[in-house]
Amino acid sequence: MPDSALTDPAAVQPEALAAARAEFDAIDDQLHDLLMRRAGLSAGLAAQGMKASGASFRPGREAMILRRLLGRHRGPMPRAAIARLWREVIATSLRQQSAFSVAALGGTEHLALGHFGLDTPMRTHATPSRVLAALSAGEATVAILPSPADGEPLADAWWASVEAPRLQVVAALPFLLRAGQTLPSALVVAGFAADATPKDRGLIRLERAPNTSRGALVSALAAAGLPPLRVILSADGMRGLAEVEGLIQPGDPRLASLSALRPHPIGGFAEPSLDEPPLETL
Ligand SMILES: O=C(O)C(=O)C[C@]1(C(=O)O)C=C[C@@H](O)C=C1
Repeated sequence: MPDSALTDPAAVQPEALAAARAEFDAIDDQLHDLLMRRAGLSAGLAAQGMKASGASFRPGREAMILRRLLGRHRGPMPRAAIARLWREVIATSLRQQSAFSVAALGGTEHLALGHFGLDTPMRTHATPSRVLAALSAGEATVAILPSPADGEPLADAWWASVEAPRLQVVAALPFLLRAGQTLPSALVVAGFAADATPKDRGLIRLERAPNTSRGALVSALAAAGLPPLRVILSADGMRGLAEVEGLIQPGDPRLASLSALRPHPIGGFAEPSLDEPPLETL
């Protein structure tokens, strides 16, 4: 090789590029082999009947897969890209196992597709009650609704009337919160309970006597051993929603001392991950 080839980037580029492309191709083949193997494993579970009768969607297990991968992630690829790729892989796997479709409130489509995959059948509806009616009628496997917000009008406060435990919250979107985002943007409602993970949030609906302050609700919850991470109130002030650590079952003994507030668990979700910058960039 002439000396100039070592110093002139234009002269070495074709060989280096060809070598890199050969490596890209080899990596892509390996990735493709692994994706085909993963899809076969997923389809095999369904074929063995292990995913019958609505047992396909396991939001807690999905959260743990993403937590594990994000925890071991290193290097220049953004964590958001890892989360997006695996959401597509998992959602595709889920649809291989059984029919899966989404009823979403208009405006939440991007969150629904980002989580459940671009090819997931989705219908949007104009009001939360229509979304929940579509879920109840079996027109969709899950419903996507905006996260509850303090003081929202009753027509928007779907959580105040959701018929739990028949329908309950099972997941929160997006799983990877953007930098600066502290709360999920939407919640997923389904006709089954979420499976527990080591870090979950439970939602408890409360009925508030007219003169009970928000502070009194917080104190009552804390005294019951359920210190809330957040309490929101409906616009009429009559319903409250407490977010607490861990999934809460209807028979949880801690609810007994709150009976005056008619506590009603409405499900919960795996705590989302934060999109933190990588610790090291070596
Ligand atoms: O772990 C399971 O139960 C699976 O069926 C696998 C899998 C996946 O592809 O990762 C698919 C669907 C579930 O929602 C969770 C995970």
